[in-house]
Amino acid sequence: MKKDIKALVDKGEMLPLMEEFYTIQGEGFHKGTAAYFIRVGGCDVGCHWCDVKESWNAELHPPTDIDTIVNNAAKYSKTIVVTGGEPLTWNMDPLTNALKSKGMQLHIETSGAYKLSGTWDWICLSPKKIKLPTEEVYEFAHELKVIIFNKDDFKFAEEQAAKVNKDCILYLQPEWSKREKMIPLLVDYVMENPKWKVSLQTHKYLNIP
Ligand SMILES: C[S@@+](CC[C@H](N)C(=O)[O-])C[C@H]1O[C@@H](n2cnc3c(N)ncnc32)[C@H](O)[C@@H]1O
Ligand SMILES: Nc1nc2[nH]cc(C(=O)O)c2c(=O)[nH]1
Ligand code: SF4
Ligand SMILES: [Mg+2]
Repeated sequence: MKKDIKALVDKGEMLPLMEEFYTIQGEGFHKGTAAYFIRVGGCDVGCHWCDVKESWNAELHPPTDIDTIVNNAAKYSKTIVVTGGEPLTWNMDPLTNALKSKGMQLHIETSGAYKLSGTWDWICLSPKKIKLPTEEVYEFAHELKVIIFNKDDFKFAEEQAAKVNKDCILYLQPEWSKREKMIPLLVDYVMENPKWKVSLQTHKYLNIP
């Protein structure tokens, strides 16, 4: 990457853009709501079951200026979901300032593994054992969405639930490839521990992005 472009990416004034698409939020509290997704490349958390591994290498995604991203988004929706990759790899302040100036509702999907930046109306925190969230993000998360790949993940979910703020809504979401095995366990767990709710990746059942 050229030096001048790298400098802009480092400041968050350009971002490696993997894809943008208008769809229905499939997961968590806002599932069923139409939203424009901005998927930013770059993640070094390394979840072995990640469903967008193509996002990991930021070098493969073109550095794109914030104005281009914002003008595209504005054509589609007032509700924007910023995801990745791990969006907090980058400084989200320039992007969210520009989107906010157009009056958009801004949601983020994050592992919380890096410093919280940006201004958000909704923070979905999906913590990962291999790179835990920063202490700060627990206080600001609106929903906690823990992925259940195996039985040990219920224990991890409880540890994470103990750290979030009292208003945070708690979700367990089956890891997609293990859904047949884990959904029955997850259903029993939620009935026994009703502070939790079930989240499914409904977009995958709907065959939409
Ligand atoms: C691809 S990640 C991108 C945002 C951020 N890096 C994160 O992990 O929150 C978006 C959401 O999909 C979830 N996810 C990724 N792969 C999944 C899978 N195989 N099954 C279920 N959920 C998955 C993540 O936990 C996260 O909540
Ligand atoms: N429809 C739809 N809903 C989603 N919610 C979170 C997603 C993500 O990959 O961050 C996602 C996604 O990729 N598609
Ligand atoms: S943190 Fe998110 S994008 Fe990164 S590997 Fe894990 S699920 Fe994938
Ligand atoms: Mg997804």
